Amino acid sequence: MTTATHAPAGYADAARVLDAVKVYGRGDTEVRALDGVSVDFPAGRFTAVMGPSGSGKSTLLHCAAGLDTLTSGAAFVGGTDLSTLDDRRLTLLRRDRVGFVFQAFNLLPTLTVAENITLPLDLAGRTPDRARFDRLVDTVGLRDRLHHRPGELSGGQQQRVAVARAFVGDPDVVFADEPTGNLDSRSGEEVLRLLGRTARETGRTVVMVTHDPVAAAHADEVVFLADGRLVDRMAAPTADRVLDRMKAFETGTGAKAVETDTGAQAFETGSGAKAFEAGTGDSASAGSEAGATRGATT
Ligand SMILES: Nc1ncnc2c1ncn2[C@@H]1O[C@H](COP(=O)(O)OP(=O)(O)OP(=O)(O)O)[C@@H](O)[C@H]1O
Repeated sequence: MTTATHAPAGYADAARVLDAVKVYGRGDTEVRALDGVSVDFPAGRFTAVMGPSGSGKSTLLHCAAGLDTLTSGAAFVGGTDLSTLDDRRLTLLRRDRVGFVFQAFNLLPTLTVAENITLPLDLAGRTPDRARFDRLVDTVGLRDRLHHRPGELSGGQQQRVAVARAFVGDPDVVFADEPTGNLDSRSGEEVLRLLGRTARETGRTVVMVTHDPVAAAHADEVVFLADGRLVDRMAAPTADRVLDRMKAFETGTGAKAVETDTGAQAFETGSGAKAFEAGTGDSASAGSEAGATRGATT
């Protein structure tokens, strides 16, 4: 196992899954999305999850983050076995110990940039640490946009707000599902650098699902899934090496992977939005109320 650089609460892994099995549907329509995956996400590291379309990447991320439950096996955030938590405690864990960045930025349009960033803390009734907030705002380069609303920002700027929001509560782990999927390559590159830099500067852990070898090359390590199984890990990845590894998958399943790609994108957008609701849990409506209140006072 890899040695952790920043272990939360004495655990070397910020998150991990053990013998994870996830089965969707039954009988003829049964899909085994995860087929016995064990993988650790070391604390303080940036890990990318790659694999062909349909290999189980998003399912792994959602189950590891407590957005979905496993059919069997276990998922841990730090030392907490998620299966031991009831819905309320799971919602609290997601709110207090996990950050999320999705392909769709999921910002609240009525809130300013500053309010969107501090939303998870506001919902938790926590006061933002001013110095930490300031550091994050400077890291993501949004100081001159703090009083703007998301609709006044570019896609890249909106995703930078989402990155700041994910880190503001000092979570054990930030899960990112295709965070650059809606961005042009330049904005995507900025967001990836930012994810890596923020993870390093805050000592936090990032787990990112991506289709893109260039994106994966920003991570400290890449884990590869195929057919719901962990098939490889690559430390210090480069885009070329990741691409070569992916080509090996395509040799076996190339046509199928290309064919299913568009449908999978549509699926992902839907699950991203659902996951965000689940991520904020009962707080989504509170968020709207907060927005309405603030909107009235600004
Ligand atoms: N809610 C669901 N109901 C039924 N099947 C599902 C559901 N979610 C995912 N699946 C199936 O589980 C398998 C793994 O899906 P998943 O989205 O995790 O793969 P992925 O590697 O993230 O794919 P992509 O790269 O195309 O986004 C796929 O066959 C998918 O169709």
